[in-house]
Amino acid sequence: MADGGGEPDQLAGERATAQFDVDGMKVAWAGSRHAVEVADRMARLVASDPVFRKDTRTMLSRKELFKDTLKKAAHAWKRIVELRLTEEEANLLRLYVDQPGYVDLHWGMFVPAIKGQGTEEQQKKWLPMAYKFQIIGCYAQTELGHGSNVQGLETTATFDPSADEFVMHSPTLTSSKWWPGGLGKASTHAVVYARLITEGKDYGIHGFIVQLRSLDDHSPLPGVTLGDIGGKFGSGAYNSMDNGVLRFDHVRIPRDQMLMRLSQVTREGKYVHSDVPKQLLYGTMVYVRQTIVADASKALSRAVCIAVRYSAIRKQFGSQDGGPETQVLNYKTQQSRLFPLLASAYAYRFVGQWLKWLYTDVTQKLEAKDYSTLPEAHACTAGLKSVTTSATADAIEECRKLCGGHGYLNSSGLPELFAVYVPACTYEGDNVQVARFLMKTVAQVATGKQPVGTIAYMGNIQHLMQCKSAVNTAEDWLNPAAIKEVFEARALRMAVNCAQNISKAPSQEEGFSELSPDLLEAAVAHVQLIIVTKFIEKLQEDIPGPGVKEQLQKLCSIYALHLLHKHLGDFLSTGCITARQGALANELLGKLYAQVRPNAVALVDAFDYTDHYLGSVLGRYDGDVYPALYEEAWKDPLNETVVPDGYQEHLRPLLKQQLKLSRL
Ligand SMILES: CCCCCCCC/C=C\CCCCCCCCCCCCCC(=O)SCCNC(=O)CCNC(=O)[C@H](O)C(C)(C)COP(=O)(O)OP(=O)(O)OC[C@H]1O[C@@H](n2cnc3c(N)ncnc32)[C@H](O)[C@@H]1OP(=O)(O)O
Ligand SMILES: Cc1cc2nc3c(=O)[nH]c(=O)nc-3n(C[C@H](O)[C@H](O)[C@H](O)COP(=O)(O)OP(=O)(O)OC[C@H]3O[C@@H](n4cnc5c(N)ncnc54)[C@H](O)[C@@H]3O)c2cc1C
Repeated sequence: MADGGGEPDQLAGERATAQFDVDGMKVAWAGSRHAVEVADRMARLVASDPVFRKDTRTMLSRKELFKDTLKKAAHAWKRIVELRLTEEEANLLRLYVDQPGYVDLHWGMFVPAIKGQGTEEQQKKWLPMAYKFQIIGCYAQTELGHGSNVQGLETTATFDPSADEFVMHSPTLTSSKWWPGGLGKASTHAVVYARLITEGKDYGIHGFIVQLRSLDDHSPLPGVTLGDIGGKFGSGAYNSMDNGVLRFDHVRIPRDQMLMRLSQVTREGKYVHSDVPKQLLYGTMVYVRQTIVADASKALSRAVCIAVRYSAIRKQFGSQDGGPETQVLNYKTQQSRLFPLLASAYAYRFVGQWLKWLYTDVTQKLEAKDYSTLPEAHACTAGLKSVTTSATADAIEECRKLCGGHGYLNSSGLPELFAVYVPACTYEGDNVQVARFLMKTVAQVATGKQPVGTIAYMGNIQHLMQCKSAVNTAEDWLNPAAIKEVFEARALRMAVNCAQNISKAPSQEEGFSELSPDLLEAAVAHVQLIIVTKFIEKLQEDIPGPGVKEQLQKLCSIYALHLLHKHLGDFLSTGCITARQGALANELLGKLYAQVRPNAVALVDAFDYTDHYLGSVLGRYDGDVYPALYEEAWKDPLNETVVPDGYQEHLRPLLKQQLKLSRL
């Protein structure tokens, strides 16, 4: 036992109470036995390599942090090449290095943009260089004046037929590219989104591959102004990324650097649009949004892992007669705040796995020129991205609060995790673009069209508009069909209400604008239904391992019922449930929390995170929290000297002056 009441054995005791096979749960979480093995191997590879240390990251200056990121990225690449890692392994290695940097945008957006929007010839030319890191690319879309409204971008790409070139130009201050990750200092190239102008006509936004820096000495090419946009929220965190500013002063690029899969400009300057839908211009965003949903479960599970383990260690109050105090995890309030987040981590993990499948399926269909599932993929990725990121950001902050004062220390890992995560709510858009898709579906259902995929439930309109939940006891809520029915009815009724109200407006656009808060709520209800449904569907699979499925069933019920409790107003006002049924759901939640309690630590162990990746003294696997906290404090630069710098100039004179005054 550690000095001062810390009890590392506490977690061993917690692990002994688990009622399921943790290895089986690791497989369910990771997706397969193979995925567990690869993740484990990559996590350990990173944790054992001193170059990937990150424990002093929050104490580094911006310049030191950026240099450290360059070092880590180069070292990671060296290891990837030396060990001949597969793409799956390399991506996991990138994940466990756990430091945002230019490689994220290079692999996550630059390469996918060329793959999705480049012709075969363009892919052949550019991808091999990108794959070997002979060039580094970023995704330069957002400008100082416009982010969400991509059609409002101002950068121009004017075709000059006399030279067979495009002239890239930033006509105004607000047209400066602003935010792209990797642009500020690292990238040599960018996919730049600009207004295509040819034969005097503006054809709107298109993508262009533009070289920005010399491949010899990394200096900006003539006419290109480049820099970092400045420090960002929090210490460490996203400051490792060189989000940048870029201006063009009539920079010329060859015509064949326009990404021409969707549309082309001929040698003569004719604009030709192919049969590929123009929405594919936004395809890179669909790709990256599905990775962002997968990342939500990782960030959330990290925070929950820290909060659950620490809550099992931390003791406060509980004994009137000087006996042992109570683990804070035993408090019902702690459970009711923490266990829904634990359940959400699993829910997002499974919906993320499904979304990856959906994306792969859509991509295969697109290759076969079947564009029918694109709108649904767009709606699902945009909607899930928006809902899971904002819930995860809130959840990380909640986990920080659940760790009390120590959660506020950088060494808890939670402040940095929050700061690094929170921009995910903003980048790739914070609007739930699914609302327009829902309104279209409602209109189509009215004409008798049968919707498919995640909106198939809307075809059951006759039943869902009138059904009343049959739940009569708290345990009735354990039935997935009962849960699904009320979530479907709520989502459909909210969407239909919006559609009816829009139809009363003077115009559809005015209706949309006026009702946008309601549309947002309807969209959130639809997205929550998708998450609940995908969790329920996961439980219909064969899930091996004693007790694993049972635990997941409990977590699925907790996920759905805590949403029902939180959004009770929606369920009541749409008449899907009665107040009594709402109370029964809450009653069941309390029982489920008690059942999860003995399994809580094992359920976070199943995430299989190394201490390195968690980066938290509170979330240590061995639970030896207090000595680690104590030791960590001494590493702070303030403790390098016993008497602080500044004492002679500022403290001593003050103290002496006060002493003199008191003697007067
Ligand atoms: C160390 C070495 C490692 C080696 C590793 C090797 C392997 C690595 C492998 C993988 C690594 C992966 C790494 C991933 C890391 C990811 C990190 C991410 C970091 C952060 C990135 C952040 C980047 C950005 O932020 S980029 C900028 C994003 N910008 C936005 O999101 C803008 C948001 N705005 C919108 O989305 C707009 O609403 C808009 C653009 C859609 C609006 O445009 P509009 O006005 O033209 O559109 P409408 O709303 O009118 O819609 C028209 C029409 O189009 C449909 N639509 C809209 N969007 C889409 C879409 N995306 N797809 C399909 N269809 C779309 C819409 O529904 C309308 O349809 P209609 O039928 O109604 O006409
Ligand atoms: C850390 C980080 C990394 C980024 N990386 C990149 C990158 O690599 N490449 C790149 O091109 N960009 C990048 N971005 C930019 C990012 O994509 C944009 O910030 C994002 O799309 C939001 O746009 P905005 O900043 O213009 O916000 P705004 O659109 O100005 O949003 C401000 C507010 O207005 C609201 N709003 C906007 N439009 C509407 C509407 N139609 N209806 C209702 N409300 C609305 C928003 O919801 C928000 O509340 C990054 C941003 C961040 C923070």
